[in-house]
Amino acid sequence: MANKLLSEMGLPKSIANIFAARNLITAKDVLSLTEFELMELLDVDLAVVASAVAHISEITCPPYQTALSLLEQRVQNERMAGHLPTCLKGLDNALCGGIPFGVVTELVGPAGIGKTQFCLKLSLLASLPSSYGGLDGSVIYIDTESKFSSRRMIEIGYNSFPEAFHAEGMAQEMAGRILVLRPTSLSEFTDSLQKIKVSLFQHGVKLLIIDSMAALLAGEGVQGPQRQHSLGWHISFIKSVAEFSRIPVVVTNQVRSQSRDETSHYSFQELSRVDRPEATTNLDSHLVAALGIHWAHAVSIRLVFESRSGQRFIKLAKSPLSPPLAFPFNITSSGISLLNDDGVEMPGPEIHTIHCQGHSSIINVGSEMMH
Ligand SMILES: Nc1ncnc2c1ncn2[C@@H]1O[C@H](COP(=O)(O)OP(=O)(O)OP(=O)(O)O)[C@@H](O)[C@H]1O
Repeated sequence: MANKLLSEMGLPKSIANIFAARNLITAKDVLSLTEFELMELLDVDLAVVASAVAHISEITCPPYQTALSLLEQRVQNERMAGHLPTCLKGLDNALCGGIPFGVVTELVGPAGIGKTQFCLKLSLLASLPSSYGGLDGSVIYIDTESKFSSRRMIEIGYNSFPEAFHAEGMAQEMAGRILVLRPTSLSEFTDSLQKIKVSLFQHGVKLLIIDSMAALLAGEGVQGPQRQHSLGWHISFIKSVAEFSRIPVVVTNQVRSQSRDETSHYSFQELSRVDRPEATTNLDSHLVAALGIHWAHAVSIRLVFESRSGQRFIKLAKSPLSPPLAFPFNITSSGISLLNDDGVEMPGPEIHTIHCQGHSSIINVGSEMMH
């Protein structure tokens, strides 16, 4: 502020020229002198000096704020730090409105359980015009496994929001707002992330989805804890993008089988039957979230997707506010829908375990993954 140039302050030309002639260039040069010193140096009378100093001070000092304007700003920030409703009533109630802005939400579960279906619906909701209850924004969808299907997304759109989708050109307009990136390696993913901070503002992005993180490392040939270590920068960056841009960031994560004696080892791939002969009968008996402890702590909300005796559930496994509830769901042409909105309260460690379809055995993502 003090280094602001006098020449850019809109002072009357006569006094601006005198300042320049006496080599007074910045606000600091003038405000460091007393009015008397300025009168002497500039050879002008007190009224001219006082008026110039008042003008320079006003421009240089940050404007004051009233208590009322601070209060209004706070209300505005809270509104902006809101939620993206999932349109699944029970889940939205439990999450106090939906997927929160400004934090990372993780969807974790076995392959084929419905994480991508959930992400497609969220993408639609973020891009839907506000008159239909959406956020009227763009979406950046980082699709690391080439699972994103625009055809499926449009199908969900037509069935979930028929009014909006039958409006002429709406389907095309919404599909045009969803920017799909398909990095094929960790370094391409790193590049995409670095470009995102700029794109967020250029494109009015209201939702960032990464589906999935773990898949990127699977092909890198890095082993065990090293894999998690090489993701350290990405994890911090993704968290900072959420905080800085105040948008919801949703990341999917698979669970994989793992033997009981290796609970500290987070693997991205199933151990082969040749490597672990005992796993042949117990292949999916012990699964862990693939990205490890550092990741677990970066996540504010975790939704566990699981299947028990053929019934799928979404479990609210981690949330600063919400009760530990499990919601049975199915997937139809209109995407994910809950079978009841009340959910089943699940106190204790059961909320953190992930049951696998067709398997009676369970996995436990561990107490360190809980909060
Ligand atoms: N048009 C549809 N109608 C009904 N169900 C569908 C439809 N399309 C997909 N599904 C369901 O969605 C499931 C796939 O879900 P999804 O692709 O979201 O899995 P995922 O959890 O993302 O798996 P991965 O970790 O492998 O990416 C299918 O098994 C099927 O049950």
